[in-house]
Amino acid sequence: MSRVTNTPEWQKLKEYSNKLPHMRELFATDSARFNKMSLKACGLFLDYSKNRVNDAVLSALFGLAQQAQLEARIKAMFNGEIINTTEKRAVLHTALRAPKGVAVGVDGVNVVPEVHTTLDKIESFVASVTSGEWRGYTGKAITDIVSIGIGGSFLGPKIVTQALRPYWTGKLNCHFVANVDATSLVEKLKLVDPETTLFLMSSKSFGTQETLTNTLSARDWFLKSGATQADVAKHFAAVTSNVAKATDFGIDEANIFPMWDWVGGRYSLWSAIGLPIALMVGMDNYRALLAGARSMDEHFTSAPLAENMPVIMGLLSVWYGNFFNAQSHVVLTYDHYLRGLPAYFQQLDMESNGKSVMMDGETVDFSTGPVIWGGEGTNGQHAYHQLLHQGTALIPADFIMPLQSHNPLGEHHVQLASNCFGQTQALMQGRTFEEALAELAASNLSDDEKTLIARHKVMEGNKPSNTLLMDKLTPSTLGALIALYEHRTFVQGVIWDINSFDQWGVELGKTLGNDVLARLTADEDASALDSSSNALINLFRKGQI
Ligand SMILES: O=P(O)(O)OC[C@H]1O[C@](O)(CO)[C@@H](O)[C@@H]1O
Repeated sequence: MSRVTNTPEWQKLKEYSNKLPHMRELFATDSARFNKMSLKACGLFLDYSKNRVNDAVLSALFGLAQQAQLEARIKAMFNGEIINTTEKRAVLHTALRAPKGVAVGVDGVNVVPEVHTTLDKIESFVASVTSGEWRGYTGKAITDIVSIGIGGSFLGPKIVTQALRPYWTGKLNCHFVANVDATSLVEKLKLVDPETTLFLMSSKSFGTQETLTNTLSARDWFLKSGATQADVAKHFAAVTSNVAKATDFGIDEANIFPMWDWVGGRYSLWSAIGLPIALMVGMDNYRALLAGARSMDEHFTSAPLAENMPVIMGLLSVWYGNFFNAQSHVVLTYDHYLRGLPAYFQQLDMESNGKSVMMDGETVDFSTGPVIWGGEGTNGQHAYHQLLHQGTALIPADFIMPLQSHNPLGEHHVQLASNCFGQTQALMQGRTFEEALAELAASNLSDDEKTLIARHKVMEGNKPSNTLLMDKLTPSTLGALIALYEHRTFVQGVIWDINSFDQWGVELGKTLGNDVLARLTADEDASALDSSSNALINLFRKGQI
């Protein structure tokens, strides 16, 4: 057994997991359950009472956190210690939202001043572009931004820009290009005018194949439209930690925004990677987003474990993954503006905790990151909720909903809320055979038919869910919500003693992809590869099956 599983707390939790009463009983025997298992922080409200926990389980979970020295690990991260040990880097996306007066050191250098210098540079860039002061090569103001990036250099800006649609200033249109599939770029270029378009190339490494290829093609398109190489500086800007490569590419150094190696890609929307957000919602709202995340940072670093929202959510995920073998976790956003959030949390969590080796290189003897998936409610109720209710898999769910809509219209919001709350109730209480039979009593089915149908209508229930509410979806509550999930992800990584901040698993695919590319472009013989890869390459060469 590993040092993670070979602890009294772990063994205690294993014992508890087999003895817990059904949640129906837990609610029936404790009228104060909701009050005890709900809390408010940073404009968010968390109801975690519909979980398979009681006081003893929660206490053992907090014991697990103490055993893992969670509080010390939180301090180490916020203080800029080298916790990403395989890349020898600090992990300081939290420094990106630190106020000016706060000092955070990396290798003895306070990084906060440079963070704010960059924020000021972003602010003047946003003002220049949105005011019309920034002119294209034919003297026209910019109307469209095309953001080119992938992974953390794409999903954060895209999802947050989408979520904050009510806050768009209306000055610009924004388009996102990520996939190397030319369709992704070509379809966007059909929508824009080269004379009034600004391309924003976002790549921390300035070495990601998809982003480089898309940017080169965008530049070709721009030059073919009649512009010259000298005009590139007026229509291309970059966000990168590799300034030399960006200037070699032809981007004016004045239009290059820095990134730092202590910011992981999937944690980077708070850096200049978030430029598309600021361009669309304005700098005040972008700063409010940062401030919301900062409030969650302060909560995370100061609240006692038992009143700490990211800690509670992270521990509950460990509880289901490691003691009930839950292989996935679903995020259900009951708000159309938040429809992209599950995909963002998927990248955040799965690229962080999809690991199988602990910090010291020992292979884990327990499950780590679950599959994160989800979508918007109520749509999911007509797609996959059937499996959540009556499938064989245990899939813990997070329901996220603002109490007030940006678009109050008739009965819409009250119906959305009743669906959201009704789903969490149904998942928890289920439907017994007796209840199902009683529902069929008045039907004209035979007794045997009633018994059979009742069997099919039984729902086990006892399916756990968290409900996260906010008054309204604003830059501040969105910032707090995203930071909550960042820290929830970190909590799990600490319990499992894994490195949540590297991503070696994505390197092999890139390397082999480049090898296949070389064979395809050089028409090289691929027979040395496995028969499948060899045959697929040959089929691609033929262009037909
Ligand atoms: O910003 P870059 O360096 O182009 O990398 C893009 C993405 O690729 C990854 O390195 C691997 O998916 C992500 O972590 C990152 O967000």
